[in-house]
Amino acid sequence: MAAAVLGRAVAGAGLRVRLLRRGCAGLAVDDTVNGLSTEQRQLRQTMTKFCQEHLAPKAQQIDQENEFKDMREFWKKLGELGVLGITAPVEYGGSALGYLDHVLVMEEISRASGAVGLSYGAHSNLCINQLVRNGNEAQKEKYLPKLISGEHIGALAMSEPNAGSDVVSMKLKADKKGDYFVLNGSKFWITNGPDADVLIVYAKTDVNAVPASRGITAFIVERGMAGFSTAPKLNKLGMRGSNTCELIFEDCKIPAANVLGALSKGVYVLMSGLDLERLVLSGGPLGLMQAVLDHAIPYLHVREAFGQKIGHFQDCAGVILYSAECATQVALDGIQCLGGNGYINDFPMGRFLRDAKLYEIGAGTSEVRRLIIGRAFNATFK
Ligand SMILES: Cc1cc2nc3c(=O)[nH]c(=O)nc-3n(C[C@H](O)[C@H](O)[C@H](O)COP(=O)(O)OP(=O)(O)OC[C@H]3O[C@@H](n4cnc5c(N)ncnc54)[C@H](O)[C@@H]3O)c2cc1C
Repeated sequence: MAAAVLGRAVAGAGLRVRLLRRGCAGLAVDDTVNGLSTEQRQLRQTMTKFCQEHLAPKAQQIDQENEFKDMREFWKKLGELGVLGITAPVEYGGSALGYLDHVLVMEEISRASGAVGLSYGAHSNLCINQLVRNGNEAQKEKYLPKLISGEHIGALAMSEPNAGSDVVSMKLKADKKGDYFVLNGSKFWITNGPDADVLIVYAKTDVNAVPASRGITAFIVERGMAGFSTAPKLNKLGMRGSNTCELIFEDCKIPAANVLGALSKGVYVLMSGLDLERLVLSGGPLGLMQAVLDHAIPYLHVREAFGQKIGHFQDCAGVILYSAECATQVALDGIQCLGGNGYINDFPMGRFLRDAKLYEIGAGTSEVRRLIIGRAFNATFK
């Protein structure tokens, strides 16, 4: 459908292919302006080239099929590039680089595919970096090398159906039984949940602790541990192909050796990790914005209307089209009000957003309306 519309919108199939190809090449980013070091500029260039060649051409298909079939092979390639364990020490196979480097990689993967960028962030920061920061020697030796090489996929689980923003009200329970903890309950919205081999999971080891945040402990869970299972992946509005699901724990036995950090002090692991998660994931929206430019700017310099390239219009763009643009924003706010539920297609918020957007395009685009309003506005000054 989208292809058919684009096909009609431009002057022919050849032109359409050219536009798509140009969009995929990725515009050059001037990192001298951004103050990056020579090594960081090289890292950006390597990642741009790699992601635009190996990932961007698959991004539409990943979104449409809600599945990244080549995820495991792609992860191994990321491992060979050294970007999965980008902040991990060299002795475990890591690259021992900093968080700015991590943001750059997050940005370039997200620029090629927002969904794969999100899965990368969950793997490299939420899982690997938390193990690096909180794991003991035995845990790091056991889990890091395969996560860093891309042989294993990682995830982190703190949210529950009734504990999202108020995450410390989590209910997943962990009871000590000899050398094991027995976990009962569930986690929800877990990125990479359907694929992960190693998961960091927060649970309550002291349900009576006051305040509630004091009774949380972090655990390392492996796929295949008895009593651990995953529900089918969620049908999300976006980030399709970055698999998200519920994790289910039914008398799941986790060895005491898999406690990550101190017992009942998991809130420190969680909160300090969240700070760094916010920092690294900020590269995601940057990459998405860059992707919009990669596709929009070449288009504006090819597509013609009224006898000239449409990129040459826009002189009168100061007046906004109030109701159409408000409708889109209100729909976005509606998604935000529902939190994670606003992001899955069981609720109507995503449909409101997609429908509202049409009114910025149909019956004259926002740009053409601006042109008309601008002409009328200028006429009063003649
Ligand atoms: C695609 C996706 C991937 C995710 N991946 C992971 C993951 O890998 N691991 C993981 O643990 N979790 C993950 N999450 C869960 C995510 O962290 C939660 O969805 C998020 O914390 C919001 O929680 P909620 O959905 O329960 O919304 P709620 O907490 O129910 O929020 C609903 C609305 O109430 C507002 N609200 C709540 N409290 C306040 C307040 N005090 N002040 C003002 N407004 C407030 C919120 O801002 C929001 O607008 C993921 C979610 C999604 C959608």
